[in-house]
Amino acid sequence: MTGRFISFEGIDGAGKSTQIASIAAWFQARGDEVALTREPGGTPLAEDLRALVLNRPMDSLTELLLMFAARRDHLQTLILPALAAGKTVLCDRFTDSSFAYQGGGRGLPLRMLDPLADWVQDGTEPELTFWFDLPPAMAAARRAGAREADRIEAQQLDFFERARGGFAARAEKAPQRVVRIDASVAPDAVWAQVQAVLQQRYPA
Ligand SMILES: Nc1ncnc2c1ncn2[C@@H]1O[C@H](COP(=O)(O)OP(=O)(O)O)[C@@H](O)[C@H]1O
Ligand SMILES: Cc1cn([C@H]2C[C@H](O)[C@@H](COP(=O)(O)OP(=O)(O)O)O2)c(=O)[nH]c1=O
Repeated sequence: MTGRFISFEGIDGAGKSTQIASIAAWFQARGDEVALTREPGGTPLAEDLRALVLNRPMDSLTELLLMFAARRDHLQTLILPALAAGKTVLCDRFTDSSFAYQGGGRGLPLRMLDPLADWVQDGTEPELTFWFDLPPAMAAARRAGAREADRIEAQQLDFFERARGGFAARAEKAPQRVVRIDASVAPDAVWAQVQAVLQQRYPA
C-alpha cells in the first residue's frame, strides 16, 4: 500500500506551521496514519545538517548541497518507508523551497538545481503541495512578533521577493500539484481555503 505525500511551502512567516496542525488533524479524523515531518530535518542526520545549514556561514552552493543531502537522508530513512507503510506524509517544506531559496533567493541556476532534484528524489514527488503566499513585508511583520531570526530568516525583503518569485515559477510549472493559498488573511480564512482544497481532492 502506498500512502500520500503532501508538502507545504511559502516564505518564512507565511503561517505554514499554524495550518499544518489543523491539516494533520483533518487527515487523522479520516482515519489516516499521519507522519508529520519537516525539511531541512526530519531524521537525526538531517536535523544535524539543519543545525549547520541554518547557523553556520557558508557559500550558496554548499547550502544547496547540504539541503539536498538532508533531503536524501530524509527520503531514504523516513519518507519512503512511511509511504510504503501507507501513511499520509505531511512535510513542512520540500524541494520547492530549494528552488525558491537557493534558486530564487541566492540566484543559483536551474542547471544546478534540476539535476540534483532528479538524483535525490529519483521520481518521488509530493502529490499535492500547498503554497502559502503573501507579500514578504507582511511575513516579516509576523516573524518579528514571533521569533529570533536564523541565518536565512535574517535576509532582507528583496531575498524573500525573489524566493516568492521562485515559488510562483514552481507553481506555474506544476499547476496540478501546487495549489496557491492566499496566506495574507486571518488564520481561519486561510484554513477555509485549505479545507476546501482537502475536501475537493480527498472526498469522504
Ligand atoms: N493567517 C495569519 N494571520 C496573522 N498571523 C498569523 C497567521 N498565521 C500565522 N500567524 C502568526 O505569524 C507567525 C508565523 O507563523 P508560522 O505558522 O510560524 O509561519 P511559518 O511556519 O510559515 O514560518 C506566528 O506568530 C503565527 O502565530
Ligand atoms: C527545505 C529548505 C529550507 N530552506 C530554508 C527556509 C527556511 O528559512 C529554513 C527553515 O525552514 P522552516 O523549518 O520553515 O523554518 P522555521 O521553523 O523557522 O519556520 O530553511 C531553504 O533555504 N532551502 C530548502 O531546501
